Amino acid sequence: MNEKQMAGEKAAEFIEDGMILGLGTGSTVYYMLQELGKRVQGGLNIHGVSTSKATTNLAKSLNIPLCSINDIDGIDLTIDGADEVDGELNGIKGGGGALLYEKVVASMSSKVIWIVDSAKRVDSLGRFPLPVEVLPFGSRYLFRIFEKEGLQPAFRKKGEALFITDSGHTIIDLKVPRMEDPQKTASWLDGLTGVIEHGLFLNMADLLIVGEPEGPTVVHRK
Ligand SMILES: O=C[C@H](O)[C@H](O)[C@H](O)COP(=O)(O)O
Repeated sequence: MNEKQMAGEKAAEFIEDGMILGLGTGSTVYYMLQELGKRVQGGLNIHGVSTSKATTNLAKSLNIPLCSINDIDGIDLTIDGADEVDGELNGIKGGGGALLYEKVVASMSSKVIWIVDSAKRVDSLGRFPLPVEVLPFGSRYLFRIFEKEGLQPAFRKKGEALFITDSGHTIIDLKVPRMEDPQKTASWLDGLTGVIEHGLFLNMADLLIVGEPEGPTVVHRK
């Protein structure tokens, strides 16, 4: 079994009957959804809140019941992937472009579990390019600011065209190697007009499940 599958299937064990579940996005979440689909078929009663069009389509194909985020007051548990995770369970997300909805769903959740393969664990964040979701209007100006800061910005592309998120924004990926103070970087980005959201997810994950050659490891936030 591959590491992503191992982590995804282990996370499904944390799902209980009656839960409102945040459903993350990506190739690791794919495996969790397969497992969840089987349990729903077996009688498990849950409602999912999707974080992307891709997850909505997959959940529907597996007959996983979905509800609208604006019809609920909170989410019991969210299971999502991550692009890299440090020892404090801070991470970078958004490699698939779903960071905005993922962060909204995570912030409404009583518990957040991330599922990753072992290659995603890092000592300090910054190896993975940091996605910044921006308003297309004025995005060139933001691009210049990032350039001046030496962050090697790149507009994310889909083929020849700009990548457009589910909420109609564009993404600028930044290189922030050896990020010394992720909170400082996050606060700086939060303060820039035109930045809709960024992929630094700090103090959000409660549990990390890592697929490893000898089996899944469960890591709790300190
Ligand atoms: O925008 C995408 C999400 O943040 C994903 O959860 C993240 O990119 C990890 O995806 P994967 O499990 O495919 O590596």
